Amino acid sequence: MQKNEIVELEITDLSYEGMGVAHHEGLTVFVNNALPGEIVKARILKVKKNFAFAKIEEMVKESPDRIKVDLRQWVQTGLASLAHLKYDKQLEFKRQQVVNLLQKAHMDDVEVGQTLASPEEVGYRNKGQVPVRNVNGQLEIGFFRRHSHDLMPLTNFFTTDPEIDRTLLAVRDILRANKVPAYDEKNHKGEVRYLDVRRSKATGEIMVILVTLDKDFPQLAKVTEEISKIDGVTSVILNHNPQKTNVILGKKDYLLWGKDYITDKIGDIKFKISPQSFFQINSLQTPRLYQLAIDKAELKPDDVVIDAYSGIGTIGLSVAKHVKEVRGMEVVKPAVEDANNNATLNGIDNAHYVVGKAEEIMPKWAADGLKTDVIFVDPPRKGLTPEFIEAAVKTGPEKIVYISCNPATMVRDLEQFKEAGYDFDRIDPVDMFPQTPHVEAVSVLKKK
Ligand SMILES: C[S@@+](CC[C@H](N)C(=O)[O-])C[C@H]1O[C@@H](n2cnc3c(N)ncnc32)[C@H](O)[C@@H]1O
Repeated sequence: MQKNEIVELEITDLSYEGMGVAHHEGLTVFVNNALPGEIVKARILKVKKNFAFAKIEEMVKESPDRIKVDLRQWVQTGLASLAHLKYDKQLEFKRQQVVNLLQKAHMDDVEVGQTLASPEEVGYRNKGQVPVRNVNGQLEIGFFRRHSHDLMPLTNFFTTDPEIDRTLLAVRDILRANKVPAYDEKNHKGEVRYLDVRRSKATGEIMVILVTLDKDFPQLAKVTEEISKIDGVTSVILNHNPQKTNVILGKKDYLLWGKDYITDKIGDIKFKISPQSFFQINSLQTPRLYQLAIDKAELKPDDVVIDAYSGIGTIGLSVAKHVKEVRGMEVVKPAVEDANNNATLNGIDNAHYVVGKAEEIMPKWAADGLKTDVIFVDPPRKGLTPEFIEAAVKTGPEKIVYISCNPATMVRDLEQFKEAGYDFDRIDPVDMFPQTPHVEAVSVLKKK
């Protein structure tokens, strides 16, 4: 197989990134935007030792599960790489990801629930974080083509709240009118690198964050004033990112106008959210995810509960009124300040959050003799560490409720808990990210 060769391929599977998988001349071939059951003539783009990448040149046999997508950019970028697959099949794909991982780990006896569908299939994101670049001499916002930094201009971001799209376009027009230069990655010059817009569906409040190379630039005051007049905007923030890096946000935020937070609601609890605090991006599905986790925890009034990797305290504060005490930890300091303020804001006095790495705080609590009843963990994609798991077990919880955005690390960690005397018999996938291959899942471990 050689680069640029055209080969006929039968697609047999979808990769965890949502690419069509075929086998040809002993190699696994990943075909962009192809679906299982399809036969395609594909151009080979890259050949490695054991695998190759290809793109469709001609559709020979189309899958009945394929749907027509208005803008091919949605599928071509990482924005919505499963948008061409019928929604019920997306849900099946996500469930299958979990089934495959369990099979690999020889845990076929674990039941996997049907993926809980999202109430909104498009327009569900409460946050739009988009790159700003110069394309054909004009400042554009859009999304990078997959595996590249090649910006495809967009005016409709499909998975984000349409009110966020409207705000992004208004900011783009203000930047253009004031001749603010877009960031030029190659020469590390220009000004605006990303726009980050958050909106609460519950309160309508909008936060606009300009991610910039410099802390100040000549047009900043005028641009800020104009952005502050966009309908719904309640805060304008500058995030200073002077580094040559792919990391989107810099360390420092500066309030340019309005409030330095927006307020959102989950169920009947209010949350203040700072610019760098994590907040689940699918606002309508989040309470359903938490309810699933909380129901599984079967909480009792005298329970001591841990909310690990707590963000702004969304899980702990949702359960605080039903238990004796909640303790949480989180590595981002402003998120912890938000969590403690959010407790006060909601009249909760039995929940306390501290700043630190979960894998360091949990061993300290265990060494101090803390005894717990239920531990909620909601770690980032890399999952838990052995230090965390060992310390969590030492505090003797009856149940550990694991919420994960990466079932691969979740299954790895569940195995470790099993070795440490806990058992689980079920994983429930929850669709927090329709149109993308990302899978969220919940499982509960019980002391044997
Ligand atoms: C998936 S989010 C969950 C947040 C929260 N539970 C929620 O549902 O909104 C993971 C959180 O873990 C935090 N985090 C990342 N690494 C951490 C670590 N080593 N120790 C503690 N928190 C960490 C992140 O800042 C983020 O807020």
